[in-house]
Order: sequence, then C-alpha cells, then structure tokens
Amino acid sequence: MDPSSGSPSQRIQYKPLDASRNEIRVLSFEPPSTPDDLSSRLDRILGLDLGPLRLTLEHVSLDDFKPEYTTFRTARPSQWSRSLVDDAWCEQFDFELGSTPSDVFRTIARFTWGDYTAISYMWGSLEDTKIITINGMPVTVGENLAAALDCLRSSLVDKIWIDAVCINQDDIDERNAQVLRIRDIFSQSLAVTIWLGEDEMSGTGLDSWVETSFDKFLLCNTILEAHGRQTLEAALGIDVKTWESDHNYEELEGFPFSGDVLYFDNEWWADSDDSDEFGPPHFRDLVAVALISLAQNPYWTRLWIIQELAVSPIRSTLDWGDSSVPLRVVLTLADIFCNKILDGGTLDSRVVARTSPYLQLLSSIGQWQKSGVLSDKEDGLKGTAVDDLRRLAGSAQCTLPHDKVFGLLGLLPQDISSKITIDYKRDETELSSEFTAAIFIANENSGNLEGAGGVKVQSTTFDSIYALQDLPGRGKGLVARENISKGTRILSEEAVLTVSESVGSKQLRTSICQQVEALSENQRRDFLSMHNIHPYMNAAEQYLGIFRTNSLPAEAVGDKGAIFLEACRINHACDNNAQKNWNEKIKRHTVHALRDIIKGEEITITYLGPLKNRKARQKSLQEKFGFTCLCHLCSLPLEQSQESDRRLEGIHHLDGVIDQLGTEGVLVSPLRTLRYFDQQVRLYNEQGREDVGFAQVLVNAAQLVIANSDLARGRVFAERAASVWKTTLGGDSTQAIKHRALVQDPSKYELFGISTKWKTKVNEVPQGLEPSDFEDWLWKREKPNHPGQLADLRSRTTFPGFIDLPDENKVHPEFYERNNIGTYRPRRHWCFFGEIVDFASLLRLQMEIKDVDGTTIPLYFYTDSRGSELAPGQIQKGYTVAILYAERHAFMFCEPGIRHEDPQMIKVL
Ligand SMILES: C[S@@+](CC[C@H](N)C(=O)[O-])C[C@H]1O[C@@H](n2cnc3c(N)ncnc32)[C@H](O)[C@@H]1O
Repeated sequence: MDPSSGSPSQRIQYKPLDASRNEIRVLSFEPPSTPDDLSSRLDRILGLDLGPLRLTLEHVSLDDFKPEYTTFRTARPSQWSRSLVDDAWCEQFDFELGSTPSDVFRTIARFTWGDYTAISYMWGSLEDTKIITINGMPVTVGENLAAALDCLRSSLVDKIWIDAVCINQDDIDERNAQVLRIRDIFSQSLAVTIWLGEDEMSGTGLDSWVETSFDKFLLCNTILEAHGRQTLEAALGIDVKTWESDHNYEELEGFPFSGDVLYFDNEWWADSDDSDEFGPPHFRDLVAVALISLAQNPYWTRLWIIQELAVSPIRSTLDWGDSSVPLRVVLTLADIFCNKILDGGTLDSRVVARTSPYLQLLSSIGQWQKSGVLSDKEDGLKGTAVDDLRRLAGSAQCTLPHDKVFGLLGLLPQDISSKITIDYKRDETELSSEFTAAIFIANENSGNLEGAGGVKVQSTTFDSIYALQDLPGRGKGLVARENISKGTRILSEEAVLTVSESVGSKQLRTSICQQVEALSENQRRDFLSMHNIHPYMNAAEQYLGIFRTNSLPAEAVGDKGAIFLEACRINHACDNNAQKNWNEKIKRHTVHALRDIIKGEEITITYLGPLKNRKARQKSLQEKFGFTCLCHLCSLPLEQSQESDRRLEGIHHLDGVIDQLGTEGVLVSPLRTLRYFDQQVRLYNEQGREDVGFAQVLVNAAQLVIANSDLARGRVFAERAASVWKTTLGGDSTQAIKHRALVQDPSKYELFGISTKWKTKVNEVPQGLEPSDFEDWLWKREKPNHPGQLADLRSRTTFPGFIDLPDENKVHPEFYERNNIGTYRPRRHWCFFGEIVDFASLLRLQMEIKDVDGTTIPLYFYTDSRGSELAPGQIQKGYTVAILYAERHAFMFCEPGIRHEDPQMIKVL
C-alpha cells in the first residue's frame, strides 16, 4: 500500500471489484512458453530456465468454497481458528511420489477456483524495475517483486495475491476501500510468503557465520516440530540443568549426546560452559547470528509487514533465494532470544542492540499469534498490546505518513478502526490525533481502561479510580479518574515478582529471569513494557534493569523488593499526593491519598526517603532514576523554595539532635526532647505535609511521655498517630493497629514508667480547654510572662541546668529563632546559675562551677580581657555566677563546659 512509490501496473486494465461477492484479484503463472524439446523440459524441471514471467490476473470470490472444504470446516470444533482448520485440512492429504503440482493444487485448494498465497515483501527502489507480462500486456514491476515471482513459480504455489498488482494503485477510492481488507486477505490465505530478497544474508559482514543460517533454522524447526519449545530451549543451551534433570533422553531419538553436550550432524548443540573459546562455536551463538543477520534485512523496517505477519496463517514461510523456513520457528526463536538468552555470548553487543527492536517485533507477533487475539474469532489487539503495537510501529517506515495509522487499523478492534475515516487525501496530523482519540475513547467506553491510555484495574476494593496514561516528559503514570478524598485506598496489589536484593548479583539475575519466565503472557508483556533506565545487552540485563528502575519494597524490615504491575507505574513528586506502603498484614502493596486528589490530577508518590532540600532531592532523583523533578515544590520561586528547604532541613536536623540525645533525651531532659517534637510538628504543618514522617513524630512524642509515666498525654499522642497511620497506610496496617491498641491502654508501651517524672492517669486529659490551650497543655508549653511578671525561679526553661543548655554548634529552635535578615537570635531569656567551686588564673581566668543538678563543669573566660574585667573580690568560692544565654561548649582539652566570651552577659552574685 505504498502508492507514492509509483504504480507498477499502469498498463493493466482493471475492472472494479465486486464487494458483494467478496472479490479479490489474484495472479497465476502461465505455463512456460519455451520450446518443448528435451533439454528445455529438463531445465524447466530443474527450475533453471522457465522463460519470461507471464501471469494472468483474474477476479475470484473469497466466498466460493468447495463444498467438501465447507463440510470439513463445519465439522471442526467451533473454537478452532480458521488457520488451524486450514492446517488440518492440508495435513489430511497424502500425495503419491510423482504427483504433479497441479494435482496437489487441485486437491488442497479450498475454493472452487483454486487457492492463493499472499506475498509480503518490500517494494524496493523505483529505479530498479523489470518488465513482466500480465494478461498479455508488458507491465513494469520492481526488481524485488520480479525476483520473488521468479522464485515462486517453481515452488508449490497456485495463485498469489500481491498488493502492488492486485490492488489498482492508481484508483484512490479502491485503495481507501482495500485498507481494511488487507487483514482478511492475509489471514485467509493458505499461507503468507515472506519474501526477503534473493540473498538476504549477503552484505551483513557476517558472511562466514551465516552461510549455514538456513540449516540452523531448519534444525531448530525439526526440534520444535518433533519435541516442542522446551526441548528447543534446551538444545540452545538454556538452562541445561533442567535438561539434564527433567528431560527424557529417549525422546531425543537420533540425537546423540554426551554429558551436557549434544552432538548432532557435526554440530555442538548445547554446552553449559561457554568458556571453551577455542572450541567449536556454541550452537546458540550460531543461531543467534543467523537471527541477527535475518533481522538486519530491510524488510523488517516496513510498517505494513507488522499486520501482514501478525495475521499470517500457521503454514507461512520466510523465503530468500531458494531457501524457505517456516515463520513459526523464527517467531519462536525471536521470543526465546528476546526473553531467555541470558548473555550475549560472543556476539557483538552493538549488533545485538541494533537488531533487538526487530527481534522484539517478531517476539510480540509470536505472542499475539499464540494468544489468538488476532484470530478470526477475535476483534483485535487490546489493552497494553495496543501500546506495544504503537511502540513497535513507531520506528517502522512507510512512504506515506497516513500508513502509520492505516497500516495498523486492521489489527485493532472495530470500535477503534470504525472511527477513522480512511482517505489518503486527508491531513496526516489531523489523522494522527483522530487515531489517538479513537483509542482513548474506545478504552474509556469499554470501562476497563485498557488500551493506549489505560490498564485494567485489578484493585479488589476500588474499581477504576485511576487510569494509566501517557504523561508528557514522564512516560506513563496513573491519573485520577474521579475525585479521590484524603485517606482513600487508591490501590492494593500483590507482587508478581519478588527478590531479596542481598543475594549475590548472579543469583539475583537468575531469580528474576526465572520469575519473569513464570509470568503469564499478559503479565510478562506488562513487565516488559515498564520503564528501564539501565542499558542492557540481553534479556537478563533487561529484566534486571526493569526491576531496578521499578521495584518497590516487599517487606517491612529487610531488603526484599518486588514488581507490582500497577503501583510501579506511579511517578514521583516531592510534594506527592499519595503514600505507598508494603502492608505486612495483608502482604500487599497499598497506595493511599495523602490529601484530596481531584479528577484528572496525576497520582504521585515519593521515591525518596525523608525529604531533603531541593538540591539534594534533584541530585538523588537524577542519580537514581535519571530525571529532573519539575513538581510544584521543585518549581517554587527561589525565596519560597528556600523557605521550604529551611523547614525540611529543620525537621531533618531535629531528627539528628533527638537521635544523639538517645535515652538521655527521654530520661534526663524529656522536656527538651518534647520541645523538639513540638517544633517538628510545627514545621510539618507549615510545610503542609501529613505523611509517614509526621506520623512517626507523633509516635515518638507518645513514647516519650509514656516512658515518663504521662498516660494522659500518651493517649492523645497515640490517638493522633493512629489517625495519621490510618490515612497514610490504611486501618489494616501494622502501624495503625498497633497505635489503636496503645490508645486503649497506653501503659502497654514497653518503656512505660521507666521514669515517673510526669506521672498522670489516662483520664487526666483536661476537658473544655480552648484548642490552643489544649495544645499548650499537650506539649507542656510555658506561656510567656506578662511584662513585669517575675520569672518562676523553679522553671528549668528560664533557669536551666547544664544539661538543658543549647549546644553552641547547633541551632536549637526552642532557644533561637531566625529574624527576617536570616540570622538567629534568642527567642526568649534563659540564665544559667553555677556556684564557684574552684578557680585559677593562668593564661585566662578559669573556674569550676556546680549547677542546679550538682554537676560540676569548667567555665573558661574568652573575653578580650581574659577574665580580668571581674574584680578579684568577686571571684570567691561559694559565690554564684549567672550567665545569660549560656551555651554548652565541647573543649578539646577537658570535659564540656561553658566558653564565656561577652563580659556583658555575666554577673557574679
Ligand atoms: C517506576 S517508573 C514510573 C513509571 C514510568 N513513568 C513508566 O512509564 O513506566 C520510574 C521512571 O518514571 C519516570 N519518572 C517518574 N517520575 C517522574 C517525574 N516526576 N518526572 C519525570 N520522569 C519521571 C522516570 O523515568 C523514572 O525512572
């Protein structure tokens, strides 16, 4: 259907086809017109000289079946496809040696007028033409077509259908009308001959390797026909262990073997060890080279062949020169090589990479054929197969851009193809958009969200609340199909492939390969269509790359990762609106809405741990996932972005401080620790995030107060934590369940009562307080004094012990705040008191002072006058020093103490 490459048939007088009779045109070879002497007859028998090509073009009806064929067909099981019936029809006949081709044709023909083979081939260059005769008239055809006809006339072919001649290429209406008939014409033929040229193996640079390609394919076919795919895989050396342990050698009658090596017809068939570099080439490599050189034939780049091959009947063949191999074995080999060959062996990886798209195409076609989605009983490709089709067709060539759509229509369901107006005069851009829209609408209407835009929703709880869509710059992703409210479980999904990442890399690959093989066809197709940011040279690397790009955790603690066909499709955003989680209780991956999500909004999760500043986030996303995040948070104007960074860094910094405090923070200075939690919650609120990090702060606060015997506050914090766990991870998550139990009885926490400092009963939660007063109570916040009111001398906040002082190297939010020029200042007053225990003045004044807790610490004077600003009378044992805004300092030469610098800040009493 490449009209712009010129019609080869200007001189044929076409009559219109009668659609009501289901008419097509077919060509048949006229008997040779060479002399009838003995030598000419011998030449003809040997196919050496058949004279000029002379053909007849006639109209035939695809409805004119022989009655015996109709009877045979009706007697077959109704679920049999037409191709299967036809195969059985042909198989039933035995022919005597010496039967003439016309005897054979007459017998196996399904129609009253004979039978036909459809030819799939490249039109080739317009410059290289030949003259043949059709209906007695000289007609110009491409050289490649003439070569195909020349070879075919000596093989067992009755009538043939060839698009260039059997469609009147000069009649645009006929061409338009035939677009949707191509599928029928190819699928109803007795066989498709895939013509690859006169010598498809030449010019690949692999000549010495490929001389015997044809034999390799035939040997593989022998095994496939006689013993099935598993044996073929074993013969190719895939999983030789399985071969040895599971295989019945008797089955391989005629195939001598020794240990794990088979030797047949002077070829090594399988060899578990590829290291014998000076030995004979591994059979698998020989077949791989044959496949690769085959895939380099320009034939595969043509768009129309996708349809022609996909619907081709079982008996179709690949032909080049005088060689012919069954298409079936080539499709099977392509599938094995794409999905099972574990390493590139001795093959040039660049060659493998270049040809792999064509092997992928063959592999997909094989799978479509096997699954029967294109049989005459089915409507066409659906679901993700449509995506695959468009991807595979993306790089295929056709002279007219219209064919990027028209060439695929025959493979799609009627509800898509019927929406497209077939007209080669149409604007191609408009055509392309109409095509995309037709696919999308068909999927929307079918409600199953399959197709270019959707996936089948497998969630058992909720139906179709999201769709898988192409999203500019982000590949595919999930989009809300309706408004989703905060806390909704968006999906709950089982893993299809699980591995522990701690096993060695070899074991990891093997395990992934085995599991991919065990997937159902649809699952494997979905897996293979997942994004992969890692380069690969073979199937094992490809699977690993897909796993690494997409896996999500599959255990609560540990390094098990898994593939979930839907959850793994969710894209990242730093201000994600959904939370992913492995739910250990239900052994499923869940995703919940962190906030209300509106219809049409993309569902996003975060790929990162606790959020860091923008720069750190961008770096890690680029390194690990290969993209630059453009989410709302990452696109904020500089100032707002810095504000957000400050909050996120604040949360992160406080985590570090709390960690460092350890048990001391729980038992010795719980109030300070509670302040830190309070500050973290404020930062989360300012940032507008209520994620798992937020839930964890509430858990930490609950544990802190319960450890100090404060059951009243413990219950409130546990309640809050349980509620956030429910929203983010679901009510059936371990975390939600555990914290609901803690609400019931906070004393169940294992560290309950290790200190009795804040002892309260569960029912001592104050009632009737204003919300802000309740928060002050909960967080033990002290209200600022009114002007003139004296400070409470017992308040450790105002008069802290040494342990309560801020560390001078850190910014402690309960002591300091940032002013509007970005520097920190004390947010309140605090004054440290210490009794002078001892003193000395060497280089500078130094004292030993005892704080309110009885702890003795060093005080060093780093003022300009090194302490001499104090009158000697003030420096007396038993006197008290008061230092405003004191901080803890880690001295290099002694234990921590206070490094005093500002003479204004000290008083001796
Ligand atoms: C787990 S996959 C997500 C699904 C993927 N978009 C697909 O089409 O299958 C991760 C990959 O998706 C892409 N991706 C995820 N989030 C993205 C984002 N916010 N911006 C751009 N690409 C993103 C990146 O290529 C990333 O390596």
